[in-house]
Amino acid sequence: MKIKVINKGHHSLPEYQTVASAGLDLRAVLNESIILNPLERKLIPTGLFIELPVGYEAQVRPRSGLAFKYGLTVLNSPGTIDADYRGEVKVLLVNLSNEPFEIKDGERVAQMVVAKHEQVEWEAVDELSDTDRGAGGYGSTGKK
Ligand SMILES: O=c1ccn([C@H]2C[C@H](O)[C@@H](COP(=O)(O)OP(=O)(O)OP(=O)(O)O)O2)c(=O)[nH]1
Ligand SMILES: [Mg+2]
Repeated sequence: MKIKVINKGHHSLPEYQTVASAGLDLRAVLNESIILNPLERKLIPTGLFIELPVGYEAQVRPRSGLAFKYGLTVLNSPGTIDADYRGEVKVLLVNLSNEPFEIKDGERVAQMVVAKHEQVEWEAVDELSDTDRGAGGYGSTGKK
């Protein structure tokens, strides 16, 4: 898969941290640290530009450790990187804790999962097929 990296001095290609990891960790590429105050959101540059094959997407997801320890998450999770996007991959972080959080250059702020996806063609109809569930949702099957 093609990838262009700017600010190469900062870090290498995104990596899987273990042999069977689904996510590639994304690092912040910053000239100076960013402070995220409580409830503040900021777009964090990664220095990465990717060229996904048609039929693939990349999902930008939070890291659970940052979410659990610091309330830091990806606001639009999962962020969607389209196969025809040629801009920089950015991470929309939000701080849901009561404390300011400092993001330093090179820190792993999120992870990216590359996945195959379908594109559908619609067939417009007046009636859909019957199912047991029907229109039930939002807890219709009960709690336990
Ligand atoms: O977390 C994200 C989400 C999106 N993008 C880039 C890649 C994606 O292909 C493009 C558009 O994203 P999306 O479709 O989610 O945003 P939109 O608000 O619908 O913008 P657009 O009108 O450009 O599609 O922005 C990122 O870099 N990071
Ligand atoms: Mg869009």
